[in-house]
Amino acid sequence: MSLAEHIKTLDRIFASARVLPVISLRRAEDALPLADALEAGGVTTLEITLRTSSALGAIAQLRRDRAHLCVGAGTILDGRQYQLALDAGAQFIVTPGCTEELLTLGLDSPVPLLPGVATASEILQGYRFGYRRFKLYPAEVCGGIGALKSFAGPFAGIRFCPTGGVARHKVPDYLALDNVMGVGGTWMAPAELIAQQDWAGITRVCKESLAEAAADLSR
Ligand SMILES: O=C(O)C(=O)C[C@H](O)[C@H](O)COP(=O)(O)O
Repeated sequence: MSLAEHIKTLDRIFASARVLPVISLRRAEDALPLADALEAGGVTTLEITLRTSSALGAIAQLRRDRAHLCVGAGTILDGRQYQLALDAGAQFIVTPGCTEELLTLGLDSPVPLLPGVATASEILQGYRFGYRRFKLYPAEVCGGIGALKSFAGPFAGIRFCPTGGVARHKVPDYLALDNVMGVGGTWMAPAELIAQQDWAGITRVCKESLAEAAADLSR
């Protein structure tokens, strides 16, 4: 698939998922109930980070047993993890930063890569390869809303998914920016609620977050 097709796919994903839950899953058995809780809250796209040993199995299980969901893999650090995520069935790949290795793999990838950037120079590194969609990471630390407003000048046509340290109450302000396609974060599936298997609590947080995001769109 070409980068142009990847951009279209990412735009389609984020058009229907303005908020992207970033999930760190400790227990493999939590994958299905967590996904069901997210879905009951209106979330059908999620990113599972390869920070835990359960991640790849969870991606594979969700692709098999919840095939209607859109499941991406996050915290991909190198080519080996990229391939493992593809083998597990990940439908998009997210990286916290960009290296030549990852950017090259994304060119010839069956699913889109959303490379992480934190600076103008990193955006240009990806731009040279043809990338036009990026994760801004760690969003709050690298300038947040102010940085995104500044990037809108020189980088017309480039859109971001800010992630990292974004507090829930700030999400509508991020979504109000034209160069923000979506916002990612752990707030919709907080580690404490997963640890307590508080699935109803996660459903409630998702419903509230989606309502806040939708209210922003109608502003
Ligand atoms: O390493 C990666 O590729 C990641 O996926 C990092 C996560 O996107 C952020 O850590 C989000 O977490 P919060 O800051 O709790 O919302």
